[in-house]
Amino acid sequence: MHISDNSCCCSFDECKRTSDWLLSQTRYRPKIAVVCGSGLGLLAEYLTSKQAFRYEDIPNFPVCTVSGHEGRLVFGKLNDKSCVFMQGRFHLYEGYSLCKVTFPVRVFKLMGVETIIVTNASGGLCQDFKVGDIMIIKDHINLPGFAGQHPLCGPNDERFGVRFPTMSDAYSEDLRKLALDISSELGYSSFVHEGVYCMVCGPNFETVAEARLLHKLGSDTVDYTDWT
Ligand SMILES: O=P(O)(O)O[C@@H]1C[C@H](O)[C@@H](CO)O1
Ligand code: HPA
Repeated sequence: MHISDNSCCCSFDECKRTSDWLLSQTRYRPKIAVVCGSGLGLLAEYLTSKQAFRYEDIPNFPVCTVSGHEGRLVFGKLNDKSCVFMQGRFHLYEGYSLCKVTFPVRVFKLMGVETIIVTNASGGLCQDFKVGDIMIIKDHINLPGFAGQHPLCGPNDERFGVRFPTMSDAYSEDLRKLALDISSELGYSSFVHEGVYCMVCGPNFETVAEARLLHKLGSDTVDYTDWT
């Protein structure tokens, strides 16, 4: 079968249009992006000299439909480093295609971002975790990906990356170590862990049997997101 439909909403040209628009509107050239999960938008308040854009004002950008996701892209400085924060993300269960869900990540790449920090409010599966604990993701299980729901399905544009990306080191070992070292210095080790994150589609929370299964498969947390 020859797939000729290349009209994906996150084609290189579409992403470039959004990236060029943002670069024309801000003097910031961030190398670091932070995606704020549910209820975590306040993280962006740590930025100084902020410049914010509402998602609905950014060409091609999806809009947030879930509470706890404000829907703003905030540029600014953190310890003198230019950063961009997403105050709100997009989920498959909102009805967005995975192409749209991951659209901001492609835009960030075209803007020059090199490091992305994703945060989310996920469900704990590991018996040792307590509500409110923090888990640093060391690896993930992309469950919908096993069933063909994968953001990299479709024609591959090498300008974004290779057709068959390696995933054995998806989460930077250096950054994970840094996060754990700083947690230890701050005396936070009792509630900061490392673990495996499992993506599911949502929007229902898992049944008890599903949660048990995901834990047996090796997941420590479960959530509906971290495609972004
Ligand atoms: O965006 P995140 O992953 O933080 O949001 C999670 C998933 C659902 O949107 C919501 C459910 O509580 O939190
Ligand atoms: N399951 C999936 N996603 C979630 C959960 C959960 O228990 N809690 C927050 N996001």
